[in-house]
Amino acid sequence: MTAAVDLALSGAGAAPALRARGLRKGFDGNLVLDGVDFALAAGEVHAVVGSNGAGKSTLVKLLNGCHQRDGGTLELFGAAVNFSSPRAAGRAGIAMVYQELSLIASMSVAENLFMARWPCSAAGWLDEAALAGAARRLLAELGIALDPWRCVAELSAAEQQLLEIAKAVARQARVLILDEPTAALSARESALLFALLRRLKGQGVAVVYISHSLGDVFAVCDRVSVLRDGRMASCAAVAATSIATVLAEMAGRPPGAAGQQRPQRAPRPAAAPVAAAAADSAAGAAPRTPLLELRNVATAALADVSFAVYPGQVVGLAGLLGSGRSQILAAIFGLARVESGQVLLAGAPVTIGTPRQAIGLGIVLLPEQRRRQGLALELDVADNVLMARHGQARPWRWLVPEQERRSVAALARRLGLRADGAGRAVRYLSGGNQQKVVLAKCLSTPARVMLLDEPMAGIDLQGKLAILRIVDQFAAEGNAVLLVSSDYDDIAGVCDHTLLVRRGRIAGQLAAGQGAAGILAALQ
Ligand SMILES: Nc1ncnc2c1ncn2[C@@H]1O[C@H](COP(=O)(O)OP(=O)(O)OP(=O)(O)O)[C@@H](O)[C@H]1O
Repeated sequence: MTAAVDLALSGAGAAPALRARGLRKGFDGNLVLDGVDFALAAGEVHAVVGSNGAGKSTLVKLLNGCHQRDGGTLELFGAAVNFSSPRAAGRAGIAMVYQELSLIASMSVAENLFMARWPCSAAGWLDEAALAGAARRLLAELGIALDPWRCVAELSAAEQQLLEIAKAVARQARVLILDEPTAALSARESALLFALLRRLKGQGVAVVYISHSLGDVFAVCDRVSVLRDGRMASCAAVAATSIATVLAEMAGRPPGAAGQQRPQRAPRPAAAPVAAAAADSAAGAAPRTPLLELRNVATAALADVSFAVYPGQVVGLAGLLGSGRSQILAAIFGLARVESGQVLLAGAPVTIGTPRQAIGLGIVLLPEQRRRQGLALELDVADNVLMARHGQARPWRWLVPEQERRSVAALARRLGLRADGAGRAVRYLSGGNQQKVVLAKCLSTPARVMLLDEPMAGIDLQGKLAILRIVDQFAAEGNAVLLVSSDYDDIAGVCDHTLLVRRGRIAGQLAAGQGAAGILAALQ
């Protein structure tokens, strides 16, 4: 870190809100953080970036008392501190907002804001007027437009994220640690979060911002620290660096080196069904059948959903949170009951009542909640991946375990999966690497239809580029992909066309080439 940057942001003479020096942490003899320095000024939003497994979560877990450090020092506003637990750090004013939020869905906004510290009347009853008043004041101060009595279950993911941050502020947090706060938010929803962060900065709150989205980092952060292999590779003011420089520092390569560019979409057959049919009949071939087709499908959350995906196509599903995008995948994968309408595979109607049936028919789903839904945490990478493959009733494959293990290793390399130490339980992998294991499971089955729900969330740039290439290649082999993503750049970059989903219905379709801006405009 340069002294000039450090001083300019801290204010001459003022102690930083948080300062770590020489932090060291290892697990089972494996050094994960090695002499890390980090300083956070009051009123600063400071990004911590790095590839999957670089040590970001471990660093912030040392800052908030979740892990105990093996070496180094920590100061809060100039005073040496040691936190034995996140609760102890919370009492000192450090709050961490995880991706899995901690709100109670059945309670109101106000009740969640002041959880277990509700104002009571002299008789010991909840003082609802005082609670609502305090909630209104705090929300107004933070510029959050939420009714204090709305039930949390009704809030969008973005509103829940804002509420979670407001809850930390209500507990007098002076240091906020945010873990991938925009991972599930669209660009419009992220803008609400950025507005809140700017307001908090103005109030002197210091924010640590972990993210894989450098666009977000450059939109809202003051400084960016890059962790690489457990060491602090650089720290710079955002205004004095560039995305290319940060990417190069993350990878430990010179700026502009190969392997950091978004892949170009390879030309695929049949971008549009009509064109395909015309081309087929002109060539004298029988008209081709969609690999996946939905005809007037209705479920508890969907109405009259119809579309077709042809072999070789990647089709995007874009919509705001709660629009029903994931519900469409759920209906196809047997997670939601199809009440009327038809699902057809290669032209034949199918009834899919369970995920097992879907997998048996060659459909695979990468779920949004993949850490919870997709992994056997005590097994290693190879066992997790092979388990998915042998669910396919192909027992002869057991005869070549060594070959299989090699193929898993090749898949892991393709995804840039870092699982240091063979035979390690996936429980101990970083979040992004766990997600790559779930994707490897999907890819190792002989599926022809791949349903992907937010596959890039929590994945570093190299992993993201690898996924885009894999999706492209999977489609080019004559398979079909449905892609749900809140990152419209990803959708625009890899999809042949995009279906717009609104209130459980298909509200329109956009041809390729509209770009992220086109998708956003169509959704508004
Ligand atoms: N409890 C643990 N036991 C053993 N190893 C661990 C543990 N927690 C983390 N690690 C290891 O520490 C390294 C850094 O992991 P960490 O989660 O800090 O990375 P990260 O930068 O946050 O990654 P991601 O972007 O994927 O979330 C990884 O190799 C991980 O496997």
